[in-house]
Amino acid sequence: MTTIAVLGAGKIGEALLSGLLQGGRPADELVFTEKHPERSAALSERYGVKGVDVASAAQLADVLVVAVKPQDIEPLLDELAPVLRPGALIVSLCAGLPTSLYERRLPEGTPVVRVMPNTPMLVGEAMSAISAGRFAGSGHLDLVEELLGTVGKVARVPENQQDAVTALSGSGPAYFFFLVEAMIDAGILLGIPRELAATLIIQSAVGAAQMLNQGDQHPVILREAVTSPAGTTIMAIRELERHGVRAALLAAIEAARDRSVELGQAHEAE
Ligand SMILES: NC(=O)C1=CN([C@@H]2O[C@H](COP(=O)(O)OP(=O)(O)OC[C@H]3O[C@@H](n4cnc5c(N)ncnc54)[C@H](OP(=O)(O)O)[C@@H]3O)[C@@H](O)[C@H]2O)C=CC1
Ligand SMILES: O=C(O)[C@@H]1CCC=N1
Repeated sequence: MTTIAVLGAGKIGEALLSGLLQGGRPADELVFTEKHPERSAALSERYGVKGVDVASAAQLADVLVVAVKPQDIEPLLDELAPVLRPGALIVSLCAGLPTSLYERRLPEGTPVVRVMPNTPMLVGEAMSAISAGRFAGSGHLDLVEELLGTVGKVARVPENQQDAVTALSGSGPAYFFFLVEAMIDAGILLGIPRELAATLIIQSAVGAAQMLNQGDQHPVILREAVTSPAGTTIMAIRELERHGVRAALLAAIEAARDRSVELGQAHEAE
């Protein structure tokens, strides 16, 4: 039995708890820590999982999943360092934070695996990228891969790619939600009732995602199949290109990557 503690049960911490439970992990193998007693009580009631303090989590758990905002990491590490059990595995979900930060601040030899997941974990469709720190071996990576494999897909990446991964798949769902939101607004502009516009667009997104997921045809081929000569789609594509949507995406994802690097650098001197 591997006990897992989620430190910081916010959006992604809750998604992980919920996903692991849906994936069949028993509630008594999970605990979480949360700053606010009301939220802690609500989560315990919703999931049947115990809320504990950091010292108890460190005593109980074999795997401690850090899911606080990168800006909140320092006080958590101060609290964790004196109570961490030798051999406990740290799994960091925090954007930007390198494994070396944990290795510097926690007892010598603490194994750390850095992970960039995303919120579709809530529906068992996460994309998680994992990287081993200095003291994490292949057994630790196997354990994390198995754990996250119950809530979606897992890829092993070198740690120096994690900032780019964060910009692509960590933040990625937000770009799709943004696009869907804008397309529903376009429906409103064209006089379609909001509920119908939402159904039309969301089902188009689901269908397109399933076609992409089959993986046998490149996105360009799939788009070309929708784009008839002198038809409607090419008129829209011309407008997307004229407004620089492709360039905007490249710049946006590069900015997200830069922010991830910056979040890590904020802790370099500490
Ligand atoms: N949201 C996402 O899509 C993704 C997020 N991540 C990463 O996951 C981490 C969490 O993000 P997200 O879930 O969005 O953020 P949230 O703010 O929703 O969750 C963090 C939670 O941790 C609590 N917290 C802060 N400090 C402590 C502490 N010392 N002990 C216990 N709980 C604490 C916060 O309480 P309070 O609000 O009171 O401060 C909050 O409830 C971040 O590092 C982010 O980079 C990674 C991939 C995707
Ligand atoms: O916006 C953020 O910083 C976090 C990391 C990836 C997704 N959400």
